[in-house]
Amino acid sequence: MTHEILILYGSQTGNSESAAHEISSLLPSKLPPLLNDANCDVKSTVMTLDDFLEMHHAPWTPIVIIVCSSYGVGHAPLGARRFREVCDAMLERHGYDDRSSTRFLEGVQYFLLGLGDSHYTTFFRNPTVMDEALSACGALRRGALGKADASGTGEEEQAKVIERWIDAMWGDLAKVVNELTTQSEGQQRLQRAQEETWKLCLELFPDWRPASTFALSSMFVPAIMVVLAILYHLLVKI
Ligand SMILES: Cc1cc2nc3c(=O)[nH]c(=O)nc-3n(C[C@H](O)[C@H](O)[C@H](O)COP(=O)(O)O)c2cc1C
Repeated sequence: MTHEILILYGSQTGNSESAAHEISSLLPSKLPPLLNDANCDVKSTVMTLDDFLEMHHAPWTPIVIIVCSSYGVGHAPLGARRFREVCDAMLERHGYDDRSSTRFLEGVQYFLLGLGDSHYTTFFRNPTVMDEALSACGALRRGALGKADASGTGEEEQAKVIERWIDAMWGDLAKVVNELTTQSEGQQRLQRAQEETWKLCLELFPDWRPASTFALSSMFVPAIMVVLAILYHLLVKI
């Protein structure tokens, strides 16, 4: 069995991005020895949070690792702006509402490593909003919320906090992967999570298209070209 794990990041100056790639490069050596099933294979894909939303066909996975900083005045950094808009909308509509219909992200489990700088009054605002929005909609955070402060010193230096968080994550991640192998209803829940998120994207972003439309439109141009080529061929023969 192969487990796909998405590693998603938003990063203005590259710190979160390099942490995301580090997690991905360590994954094949760190995770398999901790899994119950020796034949279990793990694969990861790294992309920005916005690419995940905008590459509508990106496959959803039950485990997501998110690494993201704060930028501007508690805003999202590059690669996470649309994702943050989706999070704001989730909180506005579903925050603190416990009805099961609003918990459409049930079945999604996430790890979150946030980066920020405590010199800012809006310290850690963006990762906090993401964490609150995802859990308000039913996603389950696993492991500790990573809080890597660019102004941290000594043992709290940002790079050290990032390394410690990554080191501590493998055990929790293995636990989640081991649990998943015994669950079967996961696929249905993931599909619902994806569909409801797409509905939100359609409302929020006028240029956004769901996967089927995207696939159709991307097939439309080549199909027209093939028809034109056949017509041209026929006309030349006449
Ligand atoms: C212009 C600017 C604005 C920032 N705004 C915030 C902020 O509002 N809150 C916060 O916690 N950190 C803020 N930071 C700090 C960054 O989040 C921190 O430097 C982080 O390590 C950057 O990670 P990245 O390279 O992945 O974007 C800001 C940094 C800069 C340069």
